[in-house]
Amino acid sequence: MIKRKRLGQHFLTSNVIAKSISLEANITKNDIVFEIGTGLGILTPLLCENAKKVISIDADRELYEKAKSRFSRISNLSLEFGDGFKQNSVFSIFVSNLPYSKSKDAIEWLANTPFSHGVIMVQKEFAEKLLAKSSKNRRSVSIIANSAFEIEKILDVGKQNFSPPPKIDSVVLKIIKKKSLEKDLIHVINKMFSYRRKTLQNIFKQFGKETVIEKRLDDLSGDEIVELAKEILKR
Ligand SMILES: C[S@@+](CC[C@H](N)C(=O)[O-])C[C@H]1O[C@@H](n2cnc3c(N)ncnc32)[C@H](O)[C@@H]1O
Repeated sequence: MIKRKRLGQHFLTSNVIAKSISLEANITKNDIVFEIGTGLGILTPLLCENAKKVISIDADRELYEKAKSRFSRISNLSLEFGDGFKQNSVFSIFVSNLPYSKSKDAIEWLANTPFSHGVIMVQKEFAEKLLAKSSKNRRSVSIIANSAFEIEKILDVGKQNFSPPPKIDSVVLKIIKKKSLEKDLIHVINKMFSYRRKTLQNIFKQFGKETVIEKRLDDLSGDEIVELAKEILKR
């Protein structure tokens, strides 16, 4: 039970939704697909249908072993055991029904990793942060995600489509990589948001830097915030 919670193990039970996710991923014979969280494997064989290769990893050894015996005949599937966010696999498409507690880490990791596009399932509240239009509802992860990806909402997924059901509904998002963000830049954006209520003059001071800008983060567009973060890093 503890492991289940820690690893965010709510398994998708709807084959229809799994099929939609795999179709949305637009996989071709040139693609290497990386899936974090094999789970019980509802998505994995679907991803293999059109891919050159699928690498699917789970941090739960039991699930990894089960998938190994269940999918032993799929020749373009490489199953791995471990932490997917610590892998250096090269891939073109990312697909994951993300463990919820890892959503922010996953976005930061993806923002820093080269790939073409992906389909991810996240908790509804987290999706709302990524898709937030008003600056009040933005978080640092919204700025990081929108700078790195085009984000499109694909599907609402009710909690009844999982076993065991989570407390909150989910959303499937398509993310198309626009550019990669350096880890240092991500760190500075996060730190700037920890001083969110301060003026930029004061935020710059926290980094030992100076600016004449008196606005606050909520007065700026995402692009402007990223540019200021770059300025902080530069000087
Ligand atoms: C929400 S479940 C999704 C499982 C399956 N893809 C599905 O749709 O039913 C998340 C899965 O990610 C695995 N997991 C959690 N943290 C992980 C990590 N850091 N690296 C790899 N897998 C992880 C869990 O063990 C679990 O199987």
